[in-house]
Amino acid sequence: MHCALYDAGRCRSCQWLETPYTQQLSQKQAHLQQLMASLPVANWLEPVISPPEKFRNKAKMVVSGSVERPLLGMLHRDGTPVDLCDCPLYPDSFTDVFAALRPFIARAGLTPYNVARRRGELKFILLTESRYSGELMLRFVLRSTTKLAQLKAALPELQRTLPQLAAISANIQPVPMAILEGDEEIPLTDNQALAEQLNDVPLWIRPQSFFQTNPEVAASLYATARRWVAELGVNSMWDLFCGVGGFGLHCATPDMQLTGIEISKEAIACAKRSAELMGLTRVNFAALDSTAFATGEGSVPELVLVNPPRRGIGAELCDYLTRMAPLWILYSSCNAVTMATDLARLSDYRIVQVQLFDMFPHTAHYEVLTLLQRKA
Ligand SMILES: C[S@@+](CC[C@H](N)C(=O)[O-])C[C@H]1O[C@@H](n2cnc3c(N)ncnc32)[C@H](O)[C@@H]1O
Ligand code: SF4
Repeated sequence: MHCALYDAGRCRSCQWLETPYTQQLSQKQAHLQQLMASLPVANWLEPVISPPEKFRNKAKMVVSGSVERPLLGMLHRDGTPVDLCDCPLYPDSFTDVFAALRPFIARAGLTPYNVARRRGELKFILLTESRYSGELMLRFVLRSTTKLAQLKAALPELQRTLPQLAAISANIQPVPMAILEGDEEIPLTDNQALAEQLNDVPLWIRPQSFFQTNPEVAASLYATARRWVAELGVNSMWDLFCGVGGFGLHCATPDMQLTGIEISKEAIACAKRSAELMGLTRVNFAALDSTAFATGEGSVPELVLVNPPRRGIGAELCDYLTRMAPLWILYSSCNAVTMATDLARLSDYRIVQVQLFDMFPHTAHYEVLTLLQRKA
C-alpha cells in the first residue's frame, strides 16, 4: 500500500508500511509461534488476511489548528499537527465528511482544543461507518458543554449536506489529558445506533460500546468461531467480554443456552437488541465485570469464550476456569503476549488449534483465535 503521508514523514503510525504484506504476515506468525514455543499446539492454521487499505471503519481525529482553519488528524510528540484526512486506511465515504466538517467547525465556532494552553473546546472527531447500511455515526468530543448550543444550532445544515450521518452525539471530556472519551454522552439525533451486519448476524454500533475496527476480518473471525463451535456440538456457552455480542450471536443456535457478559451497558443493550432480532430466546446478556460474574457462578457451561482487552483474562479468571474445568475454552486475543501468559496458566488444557487474523495490517498487532480442550 502507498501512503503519501508516510512517504513525506508526516505520519509513521504504520510502522511496517515498507515491509511487503506477505512478509508482514510471516513475521506476525513467527512472533506468535515464538510466544507459544513452550505450549504444544496440535494444529496451526493459515493466517487470515486483510484488505491492504480502506479496511478501517473508524477514524479518531484530533482537532487542532484554529477555529477558522481547523485541522483533523493527530499531533506529533512535539505538538505539530498533521492532517490525516487522506489516510488510505479510511473508506471513501469519510472524504466528504472530513471536507464538510472543516467549514462546519468554523461556522459553529467550535474552537479546537489546545493541549499546551488547555484552552478551546473541540478535542476529537470520532467517525464510524456501518459497512452494511453505509450510514455514519459522528461524535464530537468536547471539553465542556459551553459550545453545545452553537453546535446544535449549526447541525441541521450539516445534516442536510450529509444525510448519511444517521447518529450524532457530543461526548464531554473535561480531563486535560489525552484521554479519548468522557462518561457523559449527549445525543444530538434521536437515533444513536448504526445497524451493521457481519455475515448474517445483525449487530449495532453505538457510542461508548466497542466495535471491531476491521469489519472484513472481524466477519471472518466470527464465522470461524461459529464453525469451530458448531463442530463441537456444545449446547451451552459463555461469551465473556462480549461487547455487542459478535461471537456469541454467531455461535448461538436456537437450542443453545448463551450468556454474554460485558462491562459496558451500552454494548449490552446492543447485544440484547440483536438477539431479539434473531429470535434467540435462550440468551442472557448482562453488564457486569467478567471475572466477578464467573467467580460468582457455581457451575460452568460446556464452552467458555473469552475476548478480553489487551491485558488478557488474568490469573483469577484462569484459576477459576481451571477449578471449574469447562470442556472447551475459546480464547480470542488482540495481544498474544498476555494470551500466552494466560494459556500457560491453563495447563490442564491442550491447545487444539490456533489461527491468526490480520486485523491491523502494517503494524505489529494482530488478533489470534485459540481453541483449548480440557485434558482427559
Ligand atoms: C477486545 S473487546 C471485545 C468485544 C467483543 N467480544 C467483540 O468482538 O467486539 C473487549 C471488551 O471487553 C470489555 N471489558 C473491559 N473490561 C471488562 C471487564 N472487566 N468485564 C467485562 N467486560 C470488560 C470492553 O468494554 C470491550 O467491549
Ligand atoms: S495511519 Fe494512515 S496516514 Fe498514517 S502511516 Fe498509516 S496509512 Fe499513512
